[in-house]
Amino acid sequence: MKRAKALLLHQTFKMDHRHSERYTYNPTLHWNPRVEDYFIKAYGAERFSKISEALTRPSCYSCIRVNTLKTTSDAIIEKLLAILQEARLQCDIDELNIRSNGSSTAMTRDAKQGSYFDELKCHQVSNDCEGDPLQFSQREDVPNASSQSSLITKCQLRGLDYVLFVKGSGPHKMPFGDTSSLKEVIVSRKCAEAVLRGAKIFVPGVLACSAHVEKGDTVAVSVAIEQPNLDKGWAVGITRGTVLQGQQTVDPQYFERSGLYIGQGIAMMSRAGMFRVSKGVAIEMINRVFDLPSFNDVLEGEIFLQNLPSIITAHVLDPQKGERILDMCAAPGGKTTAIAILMKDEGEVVAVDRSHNKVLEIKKLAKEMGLSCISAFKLDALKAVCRKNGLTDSFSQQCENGGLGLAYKLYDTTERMRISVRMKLCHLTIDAMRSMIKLVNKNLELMEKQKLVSKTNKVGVFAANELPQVEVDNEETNEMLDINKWKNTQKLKNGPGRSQSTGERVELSKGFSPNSFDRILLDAPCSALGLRPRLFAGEETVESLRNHGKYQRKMFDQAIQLVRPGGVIVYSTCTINPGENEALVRYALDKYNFLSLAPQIPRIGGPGIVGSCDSLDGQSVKEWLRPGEEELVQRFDPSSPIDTIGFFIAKFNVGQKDMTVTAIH
Ligand SMILES: C[S@@+](CC[C@H](N)C(=O)[O-])C[C@H]1O[C@@H](n2cnc3c(N)ncnc32)[C@H](O)[C@@H]1O
Repeated sequence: MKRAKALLLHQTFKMDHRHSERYTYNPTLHWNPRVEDYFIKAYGAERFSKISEALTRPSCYSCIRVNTLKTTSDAIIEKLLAILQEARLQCDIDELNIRSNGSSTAMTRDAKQGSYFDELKCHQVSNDCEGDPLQFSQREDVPNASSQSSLITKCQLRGLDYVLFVKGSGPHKMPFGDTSSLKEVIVSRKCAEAVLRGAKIFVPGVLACSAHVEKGDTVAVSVAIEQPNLDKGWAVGITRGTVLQGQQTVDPQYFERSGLYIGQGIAMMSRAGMFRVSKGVAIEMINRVFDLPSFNDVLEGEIFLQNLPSIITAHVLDPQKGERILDMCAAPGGKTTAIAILMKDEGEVVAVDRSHNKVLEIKKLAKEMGLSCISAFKLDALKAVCRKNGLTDSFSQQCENGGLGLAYKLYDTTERMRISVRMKLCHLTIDAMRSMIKLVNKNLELMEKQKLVSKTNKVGVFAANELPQVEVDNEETNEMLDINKWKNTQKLKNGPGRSQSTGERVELSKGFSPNSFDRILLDAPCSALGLRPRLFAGEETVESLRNHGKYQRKMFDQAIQLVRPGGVIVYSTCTINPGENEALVRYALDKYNFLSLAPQIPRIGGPGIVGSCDSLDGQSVKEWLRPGEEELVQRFDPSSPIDTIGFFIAKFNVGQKDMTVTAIH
């Protein structure tokens, strides 16, 4: 009898416990089992478990880079505080409106205690966040922050006072009240990751909703995450439009969303509306498990939301006024613009990316920030080295203004003009120009003789701003020869060119001459396993991780050719995978004996990983760093008190290139 009573008590306790755990945010990050084993070997089980846990949370602060060419940190702090005050007032008005529209379930302000706006009211930060992003400012080499307790603080690292931290708070308990009549929505993982960073819930992000949800109803918001599947893959076991039944006995998704509640919001439309319309805000969040102010689309051109390690990367590159810098994987342009600002917009920052639309984003950002030293091009960084002579070298290597130009046309055998070339050549003396023209004309005659073309017109030399207008026979040629830039600078008589229309084109680059850059940033595409918050990591396999490594090494080989002797290469990734970080450093140092690791300033990340592991294909041993090298790289551990994304930075000094490279397999 006693035993039965004890068992009953125990079970009641377990159920209560489970019930209180149910409406929390306590996700477990799922990994591919082989990848998980590999990381446990690299980090040790305890450290990897902390990293894994940290990845599921957002940083407890937002980091803002101020465009010091346009404004000051103090001016921005004032503007941001005003914006936050206004948002708070708006929040109060919205709440009143919702209440007066008759929603009995709308949140009261009391229930929102501990929220971001309440902190703003007293201008004090919440202590909820476990990490202290400013802890590194307590170091001896850094002056102490004087205003650590205010909502927005300047970074105290020397030279980085243009970086502002806006503190958030969390994790907060959700005041769901009586959960027996709880109305709920489930959102997709991607949507939830954005919501945890401060976004709203838009219609496409909603997967499921309780029956009878009407506009103005308060709903609990949880997330659907991929689960292991029968065929050993991963799948989200929920189809869009599902009606949530709510009760344990009849709701198939009941257990799946346990511990995955990200907040509480107000429905901006009925359940029917959420699955009928294709866009718009579905849920306005009123209580978030993590409260981070979202400054998207505010103070455009004056500020840029950027992770601290990315800002540090631009500093580590240490670009100097007047230098020629290449950003090899540049979109959306966060680091490109940081570099240009450090150079006071003097010099040349060449930003390339393989994606056309992303290059447009770089151009837009550079324009918004008022930076004219940036030129952006579409280019596959794996083919970034152009070995041909200056004639085929891309326009990207020519500066915008002044200089001389040359023009010629080639016609095919049907006398249709195939190619028209107009080039602006800078930094050439008249004599150098004459010899170049001689050479081109000789080649054109040769091509005519060999009947490769039916006729050519002779090359002419013009002052760059007087180059003749040339009709271009088709868009392909137009793109091939990168002449959109000319169209922009020299208005066509026949009306606006494509670059003025909505379908804007970007310039293609055919690559750059060897040794033509002072410094190169290779912010490589990677597995991104350091990005936060992340709710699922099972998509990366050992094979995909291995492929990232191969891709990065090929890009690095291009960077080596493009940087001048005496120059600098900075390599960075946003992944925790040593196979894409320390292994790349080992490859670089072993293959190119003229490279050396350079000290980094500032250095707030931790040391790199020394040692080796079985390679991901299990057939060899992959070496990482050797003793002594670990302090020369920076590794940002997401579980460290600095509370950043997972990130890695290595800086290489480039010596005299003797080009005797060691074969690395
Ligand atoms: C890590 S993101 C770069 C972020 C950027 N540096 C910033 O700070 O804003 C990597 C970029 O590499 C680009 N990329 C991937 N493969 C590429 C290639 N072969 N050539 C050029 N860009 C590439 C992607 O389009 C993506 O924009």
